[in-house]
Amino acid sequence: MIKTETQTLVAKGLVLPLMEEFYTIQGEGYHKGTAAYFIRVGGCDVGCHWCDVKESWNAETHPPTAVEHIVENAAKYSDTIVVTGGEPLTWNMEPLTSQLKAKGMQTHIETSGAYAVTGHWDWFCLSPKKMKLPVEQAYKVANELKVIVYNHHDFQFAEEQASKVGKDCILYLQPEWSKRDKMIPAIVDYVMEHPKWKVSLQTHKYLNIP
Ligand SMILES: C[S@@+](CC[C@H](N)C(=O)[O-])C[C@H]1O[C@@H](n2cnc3c(N)ncnc32)[C@H](O)[C@@H]1O
Ligand SMILES: Nc1nc2[nH]cc(C(=O)O)c2c(=O)[nH]1
Ligand code: SF4
Ligand SMILES: [Mg+2]
Repeated sequence: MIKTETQTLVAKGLVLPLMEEFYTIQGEGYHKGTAAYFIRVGGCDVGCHWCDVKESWNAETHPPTAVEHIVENAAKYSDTIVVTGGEPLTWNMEPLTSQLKAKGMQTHIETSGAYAVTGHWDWFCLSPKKMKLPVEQAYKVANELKVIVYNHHDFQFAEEQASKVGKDCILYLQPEWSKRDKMIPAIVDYVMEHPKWKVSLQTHKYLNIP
């Protein structure tokens, strides 16, 4: 059990359960190929059965960490920061992103959009999940929509989600990793027939980097 004082700081977003941080290449979506420092915040109760980072789900297993320390450290590596998780919008992202912006950093988020949008984002990647759909604000602010394709029904889900984002939002279909051999050919055909979509692959997994 986390003690009360820490819980108060977590509620304000001044302390976050930090799972890991690493400097790597953004593997997915619009910024694929760009060096970035990743901050992975623990805690998620969306429950995707194919989630590739289930160790993130239980916030209690990740050390409560002051955002000043996170920011001070991140600044040493890159001026592009990707905040991911877990589900980062489980927490109040205002203090973390304000402090990153104060140091002149570009703030990117990877989110399911399932909770209230907090924080200041230069790039908002929305990856909606059927089990807990995004809040309305998440559709409004999304710069890219990245739908994971696990089976054929996901193309229909992708179209439903695309009808909710703004007109400048860039649309991606990304194969679920364990189903990639089966779904990549289907995604290729779909994108050629519906060219408003683009393909996104988890290129970091092919490059053998984090
Ligand atoms: C681990 S999630 C963390 C951020 C947030 N909870 C979310 O789902 O957007 C980061 C990205 O990885 C994607 N992802 C997770 N598991 C995946 C898998 N098995 N195959 C392909 N993409 C996956 C998610 O959809 C999301 O775009
Ligand atoms: N290289 C790399 N790129 C990524 N893009 C989104 C990721 C994530 O887990 O949020 C991720 C990740 O885990 N590694
Ligand atoms: S929302 Fe993101 S972190 Fe949570 S279970 Fe789904 S893929 Fe994993
Ligand atoms: Mg990942």
